[in-house]
Amino acid sequence: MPVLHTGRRRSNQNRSYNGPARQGPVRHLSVAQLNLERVYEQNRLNVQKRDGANAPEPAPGTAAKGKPRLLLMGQRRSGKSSISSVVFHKMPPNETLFLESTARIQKDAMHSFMDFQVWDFPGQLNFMDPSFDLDAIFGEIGALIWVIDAQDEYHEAINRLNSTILNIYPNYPNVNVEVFIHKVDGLSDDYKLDIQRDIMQRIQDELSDHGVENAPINFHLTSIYNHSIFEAFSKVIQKLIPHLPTLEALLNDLCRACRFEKAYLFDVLSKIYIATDSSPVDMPSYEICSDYIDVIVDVSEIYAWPRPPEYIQLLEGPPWNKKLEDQTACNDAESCIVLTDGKRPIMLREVNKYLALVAIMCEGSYEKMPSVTMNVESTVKGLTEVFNITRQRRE
Ligand SMILES: Nc1nc2c(ncn2[C@@H]2O[C@H](COP(=O)(O)OP(=O)(O)OP(=O)(O)O)[C@@H](O)[C@H]2O)c(=O)[nH]1
Repeated sequence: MPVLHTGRRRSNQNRSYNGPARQGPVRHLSVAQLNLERVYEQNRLNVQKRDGANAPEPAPGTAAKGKPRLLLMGQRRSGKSSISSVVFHKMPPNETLFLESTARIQKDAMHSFMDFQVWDFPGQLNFMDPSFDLDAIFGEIGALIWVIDAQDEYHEAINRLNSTILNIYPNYPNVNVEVFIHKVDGLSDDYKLDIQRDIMQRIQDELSDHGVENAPINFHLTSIYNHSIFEAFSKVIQKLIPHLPTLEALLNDLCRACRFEKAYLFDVLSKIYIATDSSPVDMPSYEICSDYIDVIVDVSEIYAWPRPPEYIQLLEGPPWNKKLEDQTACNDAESCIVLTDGKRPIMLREVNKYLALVAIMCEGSYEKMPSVTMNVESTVKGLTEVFNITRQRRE
């Protein structure tokens, strides 16, 4: 069960461990494709320099030409480092209380089903200062995530966000701006929505006063103390996946064939879902699927420990006389349990060393397990093919 090992969580005993280093490239291109993309990108940048507003869209999956970059920006103590630590380094949320203020830009390279970078900017940094090379910061950006502390006075944060957008928009009109209205834990639902409405209004008013209409800005209510931060990151990351529609179509077909209520394709380590079927995402189903991954990771830590060679020899010896791989029906992690409420089984199937398919089945699906297993197998095969097609051939 290789994937489940990579999902190992950081514990109080072992604070430094964060799972084995993830390796492997993400997007794999032929030389011809790479050259075509380069030519396209050069042309695009030339047009962008001459006439920013009419520049063509970046090629699909542009972000993949280098490593897409997620920039975390916002005021001091708004929660940027906490977000990055909780989502990508499995830090327990209450330990973020002890994080020190970031003094310089923190660049984190993430190796997963897709390689990307997370840049955490110190709140006090004014990157509009002429000494900063804006092209180096925003040139290969996947998304600009602006974190606003909802429990604090946020007018200054909005002013800075507006001036950032106004400064970068003429040269980089395709930058996705994602506003995380953060630390909403402890706020009432009505108050959260009021704050969101107020922030959206202020940003849109200011931008349209300066002639910027329909800037691509998305808003998310987030907190590190619940799943909302993972949900928000899922939406941000999904915009960077070039073959997302194909993944969604495969999950839709699976849900239709097996009458699943909801299916998610999860990145096991971060618990970000990189694709789901087209039925609406509801928080409880996401939470239960994501918690189920934790359960399987814990179980596999207990049982899937590396056995000593003598023990393996014993298992492969008489009366079986077979290699261990040939004795098991499936080498990938697979699991299915029935939840007491509603009797809806939930299933997990490993896709590759980074990804797992988790689905909530409908009541009574247990009787149809053979056909469910067959459909899940075909879907996993399809997903693997999609990733293989976009995978760079390792020479
Ligand atoms: N209640 C609550 N507190 C949070 C949340 N996220 C972060 N915090 C707290 O906010 C404080 C500041 O968090 P940091 O992550 O250091 O903030 P930062 O934006 O990186 O700050 P600088 O490095 O100074 O730019 C910490 O005490 C965190 O525990 C959240 O979702 N809810």
